[in-house]
Amino acid sequence: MNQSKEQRILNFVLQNAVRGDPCSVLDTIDKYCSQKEWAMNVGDEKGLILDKTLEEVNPSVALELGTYCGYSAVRIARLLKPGARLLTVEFNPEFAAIAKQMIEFAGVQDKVKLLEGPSEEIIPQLKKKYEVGTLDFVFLDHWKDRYTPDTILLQECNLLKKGSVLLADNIIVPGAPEFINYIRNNPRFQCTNYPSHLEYMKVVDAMEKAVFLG
Ligand SMILES: Nc1ncnc2c1ncn2[C@@H]1O[C@H](/C=C/CNC(=O)c2cc([N+](=O)[O-])cc(O)c2O)[C@@H](O)[C@H]1O
Ligand SMILES: [Mg+2]
Repeated sequence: MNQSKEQRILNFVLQNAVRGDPCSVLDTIDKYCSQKEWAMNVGDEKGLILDKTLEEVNPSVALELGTYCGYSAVRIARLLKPGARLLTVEFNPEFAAIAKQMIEFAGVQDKVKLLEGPSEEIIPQLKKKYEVGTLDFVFLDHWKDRYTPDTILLQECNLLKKGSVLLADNIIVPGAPEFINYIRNNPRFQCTNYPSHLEYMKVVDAMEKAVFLG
């Protein structure tokens, strides 16, 4: 049975990147996905916006929704201060298995906890089962129609505090219109838009930052 694209990406990393070096893992994925097979990693251009936001927030506890192959989990984890942790949620078992290997190869496994299951089930478990108090940073990059319900769920579960930062990928492509409508019209969030381009393409995309005002 032939391999999946995600398995091919992982194999290319295992054969070409430097074990324990997160930057080489990111560069290798970007090389493969720009030259061989496109894949929905946040990529190097929007990745810089993610980096800058993380450096601003310097989170102790970060959450990612939609691990996929683990590119942004590695990208986030490489910037976390000692003792800080990333919880990343993925409900596709094949992608979760690939991401786990990607995270371990990059050497960031001590900072990352991969939670397998749907975000709508995992989010309500974060406080009790995963000992989360509140979240300093949330990266939304899963199905775009889940951005709004999961943002509401995060508030209902008291996981956001004054200053918590949400960063959402793909505001233009594939687009998250109902999320933009929700978050920009919600007085409890201060929003900033960051124009960019779709990963590995000349297509316009954007990220949206939303700071929870408490
Ligand atoms: N509720 C949930 N709980 C847990 N995991 C979940 C989930 N919903 C989706 N996922 C996982 O998150 C990833 C989906 C990403 C959707 N991105 C996209 O569809 C996407 C598409 C393009 N594009 O088409 O150009 C570009 C991009 O940057 C994109 O992120 C997949 O790994 C999927 O299994
Ligand atoms: Mg995305």
